[in-house]
Amino acid sequence: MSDEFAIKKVKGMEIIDSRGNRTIRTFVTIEKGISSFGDAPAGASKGSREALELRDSKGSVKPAVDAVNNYISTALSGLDVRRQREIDLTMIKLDGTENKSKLGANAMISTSIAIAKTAALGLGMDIFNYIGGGRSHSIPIPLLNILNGGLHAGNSLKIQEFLIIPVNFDKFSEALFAALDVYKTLKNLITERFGKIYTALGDEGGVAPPLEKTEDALDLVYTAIKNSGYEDKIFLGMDAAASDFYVDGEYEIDGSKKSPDDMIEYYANLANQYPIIYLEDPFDENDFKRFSILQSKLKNTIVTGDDLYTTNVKYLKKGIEEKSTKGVIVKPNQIGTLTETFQFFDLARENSIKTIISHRSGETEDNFIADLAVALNSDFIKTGAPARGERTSKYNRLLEIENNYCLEYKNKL
Ligand SMILES: O=C(O)[C@@H](CO)OP(=O)(O)O
Ligand SMILES: [Mg+2]
Repeated sequence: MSDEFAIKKVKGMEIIDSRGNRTIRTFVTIEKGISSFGDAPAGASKGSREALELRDSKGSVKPAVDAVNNYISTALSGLDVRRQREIDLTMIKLDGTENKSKLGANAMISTSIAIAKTAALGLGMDIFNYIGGGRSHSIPIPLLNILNGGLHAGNSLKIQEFLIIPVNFDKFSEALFAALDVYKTLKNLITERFGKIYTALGDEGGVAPPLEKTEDALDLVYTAIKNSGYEDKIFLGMDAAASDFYVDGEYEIDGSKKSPDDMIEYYANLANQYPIIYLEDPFDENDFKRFSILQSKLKNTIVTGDDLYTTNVKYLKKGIEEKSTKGVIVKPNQIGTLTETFQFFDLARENSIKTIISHRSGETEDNFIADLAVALNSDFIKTGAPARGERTSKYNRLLEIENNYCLEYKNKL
């Protein structure tokens, strides 16, 4: 009976992602004849401490595909697919490096996800149910990136993401559909102000109008929220991805150079003018201290670390000691296995830190992170604008889960 769940085959192949780059999809097949896959997403504004993806100089991920087909497949052959932890630890040992540079984090995370999905399918369970069991009871609040800047867009905005956060709703579907209204209102505002040509989209499906100053972008998004009638229900957030505009000890933003201390005032001033309840990576990824100064100053804002922690417990421990942030981004491909992702998530939870399961700017239509977020009762999920297939696949999966199960949608602030 248990042989049915033994891994028969692990096979990688190249596919394409939402930015038109190559990435890896890995299939796992068990003796029972059941098979599923996992895809590796890819970032543009990566943290320097992220686990390494294997890619050659021409952009091909064949080295990762080779790692799956030549090494991972042999090591995992015959193991019980339901033993996620044992399988992940086997891959970690086989890799043997600090940053997954031998097998590649892309080879490993696509395999790790495929293992979980195949096990769930083999057991006839929903993926979130398989991972979370009876403990899963809530749908995460989405952080929707509806206006793009930084490395994800062709405009001059330095802040990478302008997020809307539909907090005060009784159901996920109501929250999401309200966010759609705001997204459409924003597009109309841009058409009126700049002309239709400027409703072209950035990498995550948000609009990317020809703005230069942070305040102008916040103003536009806040106007869209107000014009849609959701001022008391939908709030604002930003992912600065500040390492990307930190040059020689200064931040180059809004046409001027600001010192790290100037930036504290800069954000405090914005939070005074707008209802900013979420602020990700406001400083360079090495400046744990200023994260904590800003967090203690902005009582009503969840300051969050993404590049700061790169889903790695080692750096989260430092952040906890220094009280750097009230929130953490959780990206499975930053660390390379689901088991390590769970460890990171648990450490955050034990310390009452808000969790945000997140996509990457380069995505595929794999909607695994929607199930992952529900499985773990994550507080939030960040998965782009409510448009374009690679983002809607996650939102649609969450709608499906809400429709089929009795899960709650709660204000997690
Ligand atoms: O900075 C981020 O949070 C992510 C996703 O939005 O961007 P990237 O995948 O390019 O690192
Ligand atoms: Mg980020």
